[in-house]
Amino acid sequence: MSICTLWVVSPSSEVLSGNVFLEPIRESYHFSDKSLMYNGRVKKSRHQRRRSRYGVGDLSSFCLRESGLETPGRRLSVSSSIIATPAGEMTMTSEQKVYDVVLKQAALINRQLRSRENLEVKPDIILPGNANVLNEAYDRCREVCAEYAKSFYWGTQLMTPERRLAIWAIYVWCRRTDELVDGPNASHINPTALDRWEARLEDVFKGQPFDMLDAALSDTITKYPVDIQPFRDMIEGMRMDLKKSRYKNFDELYLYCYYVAGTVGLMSVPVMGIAPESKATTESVYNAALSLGIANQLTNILRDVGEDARRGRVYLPQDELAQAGLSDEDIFAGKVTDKWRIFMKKQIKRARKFYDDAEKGVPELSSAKQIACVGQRLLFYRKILDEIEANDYNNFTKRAYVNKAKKLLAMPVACAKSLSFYDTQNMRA
Ligand SMILES: CC(C)=CCC/C(C)=C/CC/C(C)=C/CC/C(C)=C/[C@@H]1[C@@H](COP(=O)(O)OP(=O)(O)O)[C@]1(C)CC/C=C(\C)CC/C=C(\C)CCC=C(C)C
Repeated sequence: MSICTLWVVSPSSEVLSGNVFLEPIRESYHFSDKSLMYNGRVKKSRHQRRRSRYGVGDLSSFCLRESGLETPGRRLSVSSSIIATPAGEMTMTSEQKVYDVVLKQAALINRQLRSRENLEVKPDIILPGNANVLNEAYDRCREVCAEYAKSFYWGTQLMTPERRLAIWAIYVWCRRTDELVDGPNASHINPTALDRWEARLEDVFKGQPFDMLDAALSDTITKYPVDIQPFRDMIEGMRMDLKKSRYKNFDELYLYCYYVAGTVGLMSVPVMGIAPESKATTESVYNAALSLGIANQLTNILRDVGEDARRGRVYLPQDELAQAGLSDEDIFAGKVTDKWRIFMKKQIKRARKFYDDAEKGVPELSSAKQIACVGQRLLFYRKILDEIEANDYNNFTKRAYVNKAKKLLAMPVACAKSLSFYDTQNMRA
């Protein structure tokens, strides 16, 4: 069995102690000496087990304000709106706030993404001391993916080699970020540590990576028009997680889902690329990617209700629980009742809506390979919802998962679906 090491922040390491944190990359090649090492599998992170949001159209309708980015007639309707607080102040819903990020991301890369030259491989960043360090850095990222996210790793084998490297580098950064609040050192992580991690992120984007894994990301951002905002937002999600274990309503949960998972979609699109012949607006593709992240996160939340409850956490909208005649106590009691089934059906329906939204964007990706990779992720993850139903909504003591046999059986469907996505794209071209 391959032994893979995933560096995470230990109490004594750089994120928690400013001076070590600022060490230059050359010294940090040996990061594993002073960092915590894991052999074998890491426990499932908390972030892989929570979150949610409404599908487009579920909230009161809202006409997207003029952004100048939309193709006439293809404007996306954003379901959330400006709402009034009890004090009568007008405030933006989370969905609108997030959609503003989507528009900004789309505007930033609109030109680059569609122009071939910008996606061509640019010179690698030059690192002091060791010309081969980048190869090694990407190889470490590959190892981490292969070890910690097996089916995702196999999915990335469907991508082009350059894009695969970039996705691995992004994956590793996300995983390390997640580990800060979910790993064995989570109890030592405080907002200051997250501020340091963010400062380190800024350095990565300035081309001053701290260690090899960061170096892979620094290199990736020289090759693809990846913006820093979704990365910052993911760290914001970790901050939120430090202070919050209840979500008043779906609006709050939606923001959390965006931070910890929707951001992944926004980070991935610039690497995956949009087909030059795609007629879809860039923001609609970003929106689909965001939806996939949110759908995945919702699925994790629904799958892990029992596990989260045992840690005192409830990632379900409190107002919807109350409407269903349920409360935290019912979650802690962990009994599958009719009220629970009705509540769960509604939550699953919402999650599926996000998958539907995500599916619309898949054919717009740059090639059959990218489409196949995302198509596989979408199908496998969506199947977890079917498993929750098959377990009669017992997500208190049963963990819904799609076993290898089912994944293998679903493979031809995933491929056929991806091909049909691809055909749609070609027919349009
Ligand atoms: C090709 C592809 C799927 C790329 C995404 C790769 C990537 C950067 C993944 C990062 C995952 C990660 C470690 C995030 C940290 C926060 C977190 C833990 C979020 C949850 C992920 C759990 O995934 P995982 O597979 O590790 O979980 P399980 O082992 O199954 O429990 C999240 C649920 C977020 C995942 C979100 C995505 C994968 C979004 C993917 C969106 C795209 C690739 C965009 C696709 C484009 C269109 C147009 C639809």
